[in-house]
Amino acid sequence: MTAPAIRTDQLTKRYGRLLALNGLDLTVDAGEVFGFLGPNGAGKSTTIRLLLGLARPTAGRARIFDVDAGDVAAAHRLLAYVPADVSLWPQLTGAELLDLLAATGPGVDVAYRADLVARFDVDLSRPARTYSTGNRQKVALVAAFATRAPLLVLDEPTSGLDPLMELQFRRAVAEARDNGQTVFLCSHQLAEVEAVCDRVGILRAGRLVDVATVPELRRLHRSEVTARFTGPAPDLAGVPGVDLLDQSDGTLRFTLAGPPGAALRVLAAAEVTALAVREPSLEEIFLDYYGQAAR
Ligand SMILES: Nc1ncnc2c1ncn2[C@@H]1O[C@H](COP(=O)(O)OP(=O)(O)OP(=O)(O)O)[C@@H](O)[C@H]1O
Repeated sequence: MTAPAIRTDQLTKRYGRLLALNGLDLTVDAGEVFGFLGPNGAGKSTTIRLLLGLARPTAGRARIFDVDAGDVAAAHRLLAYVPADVSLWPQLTGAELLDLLAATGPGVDVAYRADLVARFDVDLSRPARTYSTGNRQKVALVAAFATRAPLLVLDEPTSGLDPLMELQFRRAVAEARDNGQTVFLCSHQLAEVEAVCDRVGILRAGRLVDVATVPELRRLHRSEVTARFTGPAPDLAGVPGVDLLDQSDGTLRFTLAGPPGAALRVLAAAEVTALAVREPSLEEIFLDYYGQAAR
């Protein structure tokens, strides 16, 4: 069996009195696209720094395909990384940068890289000092996706990209997955995570609060139900999991958490003419978690 792309055991990082990461147990399987989410200060960057060997754990350990993350020379042969804030050598042109990054990384597919340069519309002739934030990000993305590194670690990689480039990003992630590469994606762009990730992990205050597929997360959270009816309104007061949003002439809107049986029995007893159930978006699920954090 292939080793997991990432495995952390009780990974912990303290900064003085602050517990930035608290006993993280996380497994990312080889070949999956994993979204790593959480509000500001949750510990995402700290986790990435530990995975990259840029910081040492206070306790616990992190492994990249069974290589200790602290063994930087070995681990970095297995991964490519795109930071949230891309810095490039200002005097080098795009073409020189891609060659330099290719020489330091785990090997590059040059034909695929040329394809990515065209798709991400990178002007290779200009020096990096003239690049905008989005252009710097595009160079770093092209360099990472063009590698055959089994693991791609992407920290907020699309914050500076316009919607067309965002689509190119999603396509490149899908191609990486088709190639058998693993993608660890840290992002606040929840629609992006929803579109590309197989599973997501949610971090809050240094602790992992959930790991699930997006459909699983949806099932655990509130759906919004709209029922149209004739005759007397169905009486949902006191039905477990139901929160009434509003009720007007012939229409009832409520949210539903947990098993729907009890609510459906009440609706079945009324003259319901139409029923629509909307599952929550990842964004709504998140606001639920963030809301709980604030309470
Ligand atoms: N070098 C450091 N020294 C002291 N505290 C730190 C250091 N780095 C991070 N922290 C603290 O650790 C906690 C976790 O920070 P981290 O940067 O990992 O969060 P994050 O989830 O990446 O947040 P964001 O979404 O804002 O990037 C925060 O409270 C932060 O202030």
